[in-house]
Amino acid sequence: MSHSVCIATYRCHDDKADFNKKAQGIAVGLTVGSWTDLPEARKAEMEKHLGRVLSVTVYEPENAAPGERYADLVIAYPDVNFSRDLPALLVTVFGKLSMDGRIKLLDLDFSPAFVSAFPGPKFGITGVRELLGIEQRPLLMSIFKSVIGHDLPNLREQFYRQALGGVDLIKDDEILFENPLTPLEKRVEACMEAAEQAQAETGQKLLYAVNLTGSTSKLAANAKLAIAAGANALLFNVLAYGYDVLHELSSDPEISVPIAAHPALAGAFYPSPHYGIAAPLLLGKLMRLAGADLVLFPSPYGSVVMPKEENLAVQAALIDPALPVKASFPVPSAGIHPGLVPLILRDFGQDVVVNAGGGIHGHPLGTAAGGQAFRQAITATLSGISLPEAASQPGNEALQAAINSWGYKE
Ligand SMILES: CSCCC(=O)C(=O)COP(=O)(O)O
Repeated sequence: MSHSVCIATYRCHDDKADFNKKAQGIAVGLTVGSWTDLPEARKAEMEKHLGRVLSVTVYEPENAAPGERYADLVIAYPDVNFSRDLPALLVTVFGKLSMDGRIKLLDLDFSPAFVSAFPGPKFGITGVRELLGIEQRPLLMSIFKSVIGHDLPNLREQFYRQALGGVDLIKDDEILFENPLTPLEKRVEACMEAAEQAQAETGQKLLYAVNLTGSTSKLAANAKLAIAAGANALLFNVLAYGYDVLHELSSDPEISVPIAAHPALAGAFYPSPHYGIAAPLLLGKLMRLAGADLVLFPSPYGSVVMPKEENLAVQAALIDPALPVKASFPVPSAGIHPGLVPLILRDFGQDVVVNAGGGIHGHPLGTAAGGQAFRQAITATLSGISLPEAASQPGNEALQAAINSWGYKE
């Protein structure tokens, strides 16, 4: 094919459809509108805009039960049809189509020309590691819990307790918005003060991802206010605002801190086999292209479960060397406790952020012990020691208490 194109892969479920015809209809309908009726001279002019069906693979088991028949359709869209931004690409390939029957967008392959418009994550895995001064081990992030209705001294104390546990990052709860009790700049000041106090005791650096909220037109200004107040990371609810907003923020040279993407709303897009956008694209490739340095997603182990195969595909998209931007840190989350650390490290390796809220604050010996239990579990797993064996060693009482509470899996 001579023109530069982006390629979309769809899964289409239909008990009776002629999938080749369906694919042809999409390729033409989402590009030039109609083709066979065009006069030859017009066809020559429009050819460079025409979508092309690259393949149609039909899955039609014998005696297929109703609902089982589907096909994967691969269609190329000429770059000349859309501007180099994600809203234009997404509306082209899955705008109206997302509402047209049982069809799910599985993947997008971007042309080099399209990708060249995206600097990607400013920090990525290597940059976040450099900021923290941690070369190899998995990172540990703690989530503020119970934040609404709390004042600054209370939040500061919660922060301090989390930091004392030896966590590398602390993130706001995604439901903490601008409010009179803990306004953005004051919150950052209070928490960074607590971070310094804890660092004096633990010797450990720490990133605080403060939730960047407000109307879209004020986000960049709010981010800069937070940074001026001392924020060294941001949390962002990407899907509520759109990928392009993340792209704008991450490519702003004055927003010089890592951005952690929260997956809030993702469940409205990926879980159905029939509709929406597949998780590896939604939470992997698109988040990374738009510039997320860290991406949270539901793990296969905890309370909000995403199947393991899908989870590992999200991770693969976040680190795939074929995409010429920095790799984003995978952050499998939700319902994580210290007893799950061996599974997380086995499945994700060392370039992972172990992330917990309830698994830290709910520790029977308190929040600081929650962080310590995770660190002890990480150290043990990296040394090839089982959690029960590590927990029985002197100094690892926090891990022992965590295992007594939540159990462990290996
Ligand atoms: C569904 S991924 C986002 C995880 C998250 O933000 C969170 O608050 C998880 O908290 P938990 O107490 O389950 O660790």
